[in-house]
Amino acid sequence: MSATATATTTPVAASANVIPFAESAARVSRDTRPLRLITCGSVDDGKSTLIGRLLWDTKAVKEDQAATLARDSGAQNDLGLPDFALLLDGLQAEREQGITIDVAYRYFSTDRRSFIVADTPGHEQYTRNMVTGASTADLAILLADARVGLLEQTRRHATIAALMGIRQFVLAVNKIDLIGYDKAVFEKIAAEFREFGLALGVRQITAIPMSALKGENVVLSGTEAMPWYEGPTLIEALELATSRSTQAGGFRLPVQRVVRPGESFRGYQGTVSGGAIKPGDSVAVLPSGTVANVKQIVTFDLVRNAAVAGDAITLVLDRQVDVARGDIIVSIDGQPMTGTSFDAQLVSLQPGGIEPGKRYWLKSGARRQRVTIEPTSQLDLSTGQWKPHASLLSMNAIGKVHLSFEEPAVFDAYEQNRATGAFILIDPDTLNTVAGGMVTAKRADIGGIHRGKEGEQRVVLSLPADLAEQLMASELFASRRDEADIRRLTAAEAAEFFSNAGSDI
Ligand SMILES: Nc1nc2c(ncn2[C@@H]2O[C@H](COP(=O)(O)OP(=O)(O)OP(=O)(O)O)[C@@H](O)[C@H]2O)c(=O)[nH]1
Repeated sequence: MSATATATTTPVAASANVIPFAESAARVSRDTRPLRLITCGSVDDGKSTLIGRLLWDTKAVKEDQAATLARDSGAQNDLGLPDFALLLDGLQAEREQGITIDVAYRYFSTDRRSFIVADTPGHEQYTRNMVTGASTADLAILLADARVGLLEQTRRHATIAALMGIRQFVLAVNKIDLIGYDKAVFEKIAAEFREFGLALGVRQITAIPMSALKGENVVLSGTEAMPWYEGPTLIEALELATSRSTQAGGFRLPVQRVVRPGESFRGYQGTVSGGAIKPGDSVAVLPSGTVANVKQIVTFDLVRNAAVAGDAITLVLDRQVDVARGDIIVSIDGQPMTGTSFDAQLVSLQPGGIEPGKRYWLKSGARRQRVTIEPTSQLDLSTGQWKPHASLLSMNAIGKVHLSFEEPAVFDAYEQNRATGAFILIDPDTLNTVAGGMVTAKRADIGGIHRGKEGEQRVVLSLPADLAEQLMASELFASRRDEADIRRLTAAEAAEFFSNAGSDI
């Protein structure tokens, strides 16, 4: 648990209608920060019904909505229950077309915690919305219809959620009422998903048998119908989950705007996307690597003595430095990766797919850079294995790729920072967003080895300083050390050097 969370050890007080699932859970320290979640799964698995149920049973539904629901759903289902999916109001189009068409955010809370849920559509062509919802979520509720088990679309959504950094999953085995509350079927689906989750590196999986329609094991207990199930209800699992902290890690300010209202004032505006800062702290401007100290932090009309992730600020530095929109101001300790070559994973979102070797625009925060993509493997959704793959990544494919930039780029690994680790790709011809991606690592820019001037025997390595340090320290290089000169450059200098070095590289 993060230091910012409020830890309590109060026993679970049985709030109205909620039955604690186990005494042991009562002793777990709780994270009381709001939890962001997404629901995903295939069409008709019951997502809308489940969210409707959550809102209804946690009393998030206002009286006027309740009246409308009772009127609209009148004879709509055989059990004589209201159609909870209709609670997802505002989605008139869904009711007309029979599909959910965008990401809708809902808010609900219990005595212990508040929740923000993104309802993302199940149709394959809306994977893009799923990516949007997943990028901010702490936990994914994955629905599976108990009658059909895990479908390819369910696996695809689980994979995207895992790629987007979600590490907590609830597998909601829904419509269990339609298979006579069969324990064996539930256990089979749960085991199959756990195995799939392991391949994705996800270990925190809570499988819950439920009937969203009847409200069993959602907020209210389902013990009467499923005495064999001893785990948590959905709401109990959600109350126990952890929110991710954006304040951990180094300070990051992607610069959205440079303001110069007068000669004496120059400020850099943006929203802090990681860490914290205070006046006097040393910062570096990337990709140039210029160092300065923070003189002032200004918000709207106040001068502040600190700023943390999520704050929109104007930063004033103690000296004139060259900062442009798209640069990132970072803490000196724990800097992001700077380089021209990165590994990433991406989800292709356009019918045309992603073409190897084609130049795209990559957009991350306020930065937009030219990039070429080289796919290296593609995920086989039926097995969870990566298959070597060197050609086009077609629509909805999930692939591992190399990114090559013409200018130095700055990223965190997505695991470390979702804002500075994520990007979208834009097709320069159509201006469509063709992929969403996450950076996983920097690739060594070892393209920087070249011969010195003619006649010189020694190898000159002109490398960004961090890489030069690593190389000097490595075993691999130890025996060759006196054959080479190492020049430590800033990443920008190194890139410039090599773009001028031409065919020597
Ligand atoms: N018997 C039973 N029916 C359910 C349950 N949950 C949902 N349903 C029914 O299944 C159908 C589909 O439910 P929805 O909530 O609309 O499914 P969805 O996944 O949101 O579908 P899309 O919005 O099209 O992606 C509806 O007729 C629901 O009443 C359940 O637990 N038991």
